[in-house]
Amino acid sequence: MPPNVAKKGSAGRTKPTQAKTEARTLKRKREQDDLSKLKKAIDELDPKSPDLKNFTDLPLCEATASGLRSSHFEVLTDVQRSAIPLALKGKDILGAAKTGSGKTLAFLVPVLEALYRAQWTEYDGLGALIISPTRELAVQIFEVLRKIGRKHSFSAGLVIGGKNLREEAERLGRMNILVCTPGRMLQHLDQTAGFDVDNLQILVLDEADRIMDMGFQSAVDALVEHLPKTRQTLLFSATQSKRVSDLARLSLKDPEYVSVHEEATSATPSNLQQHYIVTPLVEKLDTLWGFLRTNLKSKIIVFLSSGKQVRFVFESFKRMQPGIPLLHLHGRQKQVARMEITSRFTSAKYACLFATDVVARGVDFPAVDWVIQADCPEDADTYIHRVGRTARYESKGRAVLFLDPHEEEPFLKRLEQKKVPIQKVNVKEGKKKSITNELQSMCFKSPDLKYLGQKAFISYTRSVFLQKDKEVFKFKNLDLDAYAASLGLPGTPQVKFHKGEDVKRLKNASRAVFSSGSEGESDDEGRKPKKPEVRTKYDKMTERQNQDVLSSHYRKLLGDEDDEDEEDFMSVKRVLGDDDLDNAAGVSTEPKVVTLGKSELIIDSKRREKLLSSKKKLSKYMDKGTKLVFDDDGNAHPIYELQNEDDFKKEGPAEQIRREFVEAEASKVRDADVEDKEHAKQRRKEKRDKQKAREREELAQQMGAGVPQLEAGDGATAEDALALLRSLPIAGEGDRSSSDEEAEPPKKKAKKWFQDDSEEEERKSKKQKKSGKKVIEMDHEPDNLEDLEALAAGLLED
Ligand SMILES: Nc1ncnc2c1ncn2[C@@H]1O[C@H](COP(=O)(O)OP(=O)(O)OP(=O)(O)O)[C@@H](O)[C@H]1O
Repeated sequence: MPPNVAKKGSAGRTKPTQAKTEARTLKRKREQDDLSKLKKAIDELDPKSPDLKNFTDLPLCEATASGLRSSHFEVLTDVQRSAIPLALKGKDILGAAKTGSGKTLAFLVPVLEALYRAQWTEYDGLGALIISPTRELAVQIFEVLRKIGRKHSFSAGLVIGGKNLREEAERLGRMNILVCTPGRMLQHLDQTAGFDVDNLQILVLDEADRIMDMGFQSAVDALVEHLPKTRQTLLFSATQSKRVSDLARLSLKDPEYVSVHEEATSATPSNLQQHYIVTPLVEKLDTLWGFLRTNLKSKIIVFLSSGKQVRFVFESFKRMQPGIPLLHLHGRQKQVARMEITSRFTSAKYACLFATDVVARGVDFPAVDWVIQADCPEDADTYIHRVGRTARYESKGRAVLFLDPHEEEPFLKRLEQKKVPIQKVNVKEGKKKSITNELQSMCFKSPDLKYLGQKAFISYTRSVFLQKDKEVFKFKNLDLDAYAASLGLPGTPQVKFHKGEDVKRLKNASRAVFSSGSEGESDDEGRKPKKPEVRTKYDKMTERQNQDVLSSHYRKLLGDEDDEDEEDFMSVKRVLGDDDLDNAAGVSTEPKVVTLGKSELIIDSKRREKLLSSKKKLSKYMDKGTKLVFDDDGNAHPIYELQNEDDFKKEGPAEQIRREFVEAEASKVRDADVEDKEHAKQRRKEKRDKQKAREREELAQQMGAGVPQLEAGDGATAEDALALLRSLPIAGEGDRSSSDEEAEPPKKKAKKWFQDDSEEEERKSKKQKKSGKKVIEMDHEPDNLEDLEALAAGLLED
């Protein structure tokens, strides 16, 4: 018997149990010893020690160390060397380090270690919360966490929206670590029953300056309200601020400020080459096109100021086939599409991604060669984050900023203040090419593209207007006509400012709050302005899309893009209506709601109010009833009811019933057919007889008493008489024509009247007009309804 197989029987059962218990006790003791040693090592750790070079120099548990090893992370980066030891010692941290310098591990390693040291289990609930401003970044952090935390037994989840809230909620209770976006997390904290965060040990804010700024302010403040005060807090960003107000909002305790590159001469990675090109707004797309055409074997990100810009440039360039795969990404796309595009760009060797600032921060696309900022960023911090998508960790990268001549001087000043080294370059004359004609012809041929161009125009002008930095962004300097023409638009979309308070509010507010095209759109769950439940006429008008040109096809083409309009303060003029004037004049537009059956009718205009006085018109909005039949007992039934299956079977085989039914119906049709034919024959005969009788009568009148009466039934003679009659002008000119007829042989006269005598015709028509009568050519009396209708129609004709 092999030594490790226990004997059967009671002794056999106790022996392995005892052995197992002993082994478990031993294991637990070993773990406790390790834990004590680890805690001791952390207590003794000198966070400033120059000996800390590799991850192995840090007091980490075996699970984390092994996860790092298998992910090939060995040497500590500057920020990791400075921040991890302090974080292991339980300090609150404000970490600032250049883009691509490894901040993600600088907070993930302490998160895993904190929970490990607290011996966190699934029953302890949520231990760590990591907040990211964008879904893309949250997904990326989660992926890194999965990699380095694979040897731990903690459960981790991603809460970023785009999924069913209830499904997400069910799993939340079981999670130890959550990576989330602020809006969605707040939604759960507010709405998910039994989701407990009282035990939270550690809170992390990645891109903390962004999360603490206006766009997320209310969500973050409300979120922090739910969290326990006694916790460790780590804040990281490439552009960290030490704002006291922020620290107070997060209740940081004596935070350590870790700023490893503070003394550096530049705020951007040293392996990044930065250039700018002065290109007037109207030549921007030409310059961009020229750039793409000369860099086909590259991986490029092009940043634009709004989702509308992204869509227009992507769609128009795609049609022009530059020779490099094109992708586009913005916050209004559905989550699945965003993930798909992100992963395609990640794995692409050569591609150009047109994007909003939704991927400006934190996203770690591998091997990006170029970052092009086609639209000037809102500030120097955004510039730094955007260019940080290239030259990550130890790789090289290049960045080009497009500036309008008006933006050049003030924006360079901003960059200089932030220690950004940048050099001017010019586009080679030989590489310059105008694509305006192509754009014009494409917009002409495709209303969808033209519509996107109009939206892009409005969103760009609007973003310039809303920018806080008025020295850089001067709305007055925009040559709107030339800009519209450069997009290929046939005319300049008329833009209109909203009246009154709204304009002031928009002017004074941060761009992030109102812009959907910029970073603000990245996490829309919590901050999306709620649609009013009762939509007024004004709401509908401003929501209305350009119905002439935006086909459903385009919406399908964009696939999954939620094309809700933003809170436009400028818009195409035609979408604004009379109600604006009413609003301006202080007229209340509060709509009335009338209930009609199950539906509701909103009375928001005079036209609609009129509806209430017409039952017939209102019936259009009423529910259509269901037609019922009543049986002998007075019970109501629908017209068509399925027969009980048993009853149906009793009637015999289905096929036989079908055949009998078809035969019976066919025989009915045959009988009806014979009847119909007989009836039609009879009618024709009656008609003919009537006609003959009438002709005889007329002939008799014309011929007078000396003319022999044509005998009814004498076909040949009757035919001759008819031929004569038909050749006469049957115009009811009364006496005049009949007197003329007497002078000339009837046939000749008829010919002349039709063919030659135009004067006569004219005179006749004048007379008709005068008398208001019209001559209708009829070869017989109307003897049925159809003929009467034809006659009536003829009389009514001009
Ligand atoms: N110690 C390390 N050794 C090797 N590679 C590392 C190390 N730390 C991080 N990296 C790699 O460096 C890249 C950048 O890291 P990370 O995304 O954490 O940068 P970041 O500082 O957060 O940048 P950003 O400011 O843009 O968010 C990643 O691809 C990551 O895998």
